[in-house]
Amino acid sequence: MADDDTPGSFASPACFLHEVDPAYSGLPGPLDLQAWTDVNRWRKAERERLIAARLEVPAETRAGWTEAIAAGVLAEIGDVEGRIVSAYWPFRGEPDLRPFMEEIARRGGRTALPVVVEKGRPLAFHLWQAGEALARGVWNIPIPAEQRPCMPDVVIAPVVGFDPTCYRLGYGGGFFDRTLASLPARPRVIGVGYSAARVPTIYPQMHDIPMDLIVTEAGAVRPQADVSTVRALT
Ligand SMILES: Nc1nc2c(c(=O)[nH]1)N(C=O)[C@@H](CNc1ccc(C(=O)N[C@@H](CCC(=O)O)C(=O)O)cc1)CN2
Ligand SMILES: Nc1ncnc2c1ncn2[C@@H]1O[C@H](COP(=O)(O)OP(=O)(O)OP(=O)(O)O)[C@@H](O)[C@H]1O
Repeated sequence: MADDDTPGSFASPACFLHEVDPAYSGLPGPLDLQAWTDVNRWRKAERERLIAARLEVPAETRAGWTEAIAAGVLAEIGDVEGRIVSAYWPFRGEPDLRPFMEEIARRGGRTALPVVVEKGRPLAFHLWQAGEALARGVWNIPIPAEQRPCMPDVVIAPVVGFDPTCYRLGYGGGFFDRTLASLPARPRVIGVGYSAARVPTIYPQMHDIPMDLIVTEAGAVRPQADVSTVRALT
């Protein structure tokens, strides 16, 4: 076959993905890839900074903030009779909401803990209340010993960082984003953290799902209306 007979491209390429807008395919394109690498690097450094900063705050100070956070969340969720609220087993200086879980049970609600089933997979939620047995899960995170899967009405997600549009920075496993994307019905999702965890933006990506609100010791943060929306309304 002569050289000039060689087609420049195939009439029917095996894969059209290179012609599709990267945003449509859900995959990062070449330009996005660089941006995503930069965002990941920034997120990693920011996580370390924010976790170190909160661990430097004396435990008693954090405990005081936590009481305010628990009261704020209780006020937000209102009547919990017959509802399931998922919280978490605290680590790395997160607000300790275990007393809050007891309060939910006193008010007639049920409580649950998130369970890492496997890295890269959505979380499961299992019923658990104070006094019940725990087992060691992935990364040694305590999980309910007895498996009682449930679908929470309210999910409390601890934040490492958050921004004014209620996007959450976590520990980098992508667990809450994956979980919220996979649930058949979206629960109410409340981020909790200290106000010092606020950053101007977490550089939200396609996979990031914002919280419905974030409760800190200084009050609740709701997603601010986009500036263009405000302009359109005025
Ligand atoms: N208290 C609490 N429980 C929780 C969460 C949480 O944020 N807080 N989670 C919310 O999602 C899930 C656990 N998420 C986690 C995500 C990453 C790591 C972690 O240690 N990551 C390693 C890196 C691991 C890797 O790269 O493979 C690290 O940070 O060093 C731990 C927990 C479920 N339980
Ligand atoms: N719905 C999803 N499907 C596939 N991958 C996802 C999804 N959500 C997140 N990820 C991936 O998970 C990784 C970590 O995401 P991200 O930086 O948002 O974690 P995080 O929210 O801080 O972590 P966590 O929720 O575990 O505390 C990213 O590589 C991201 O692409």
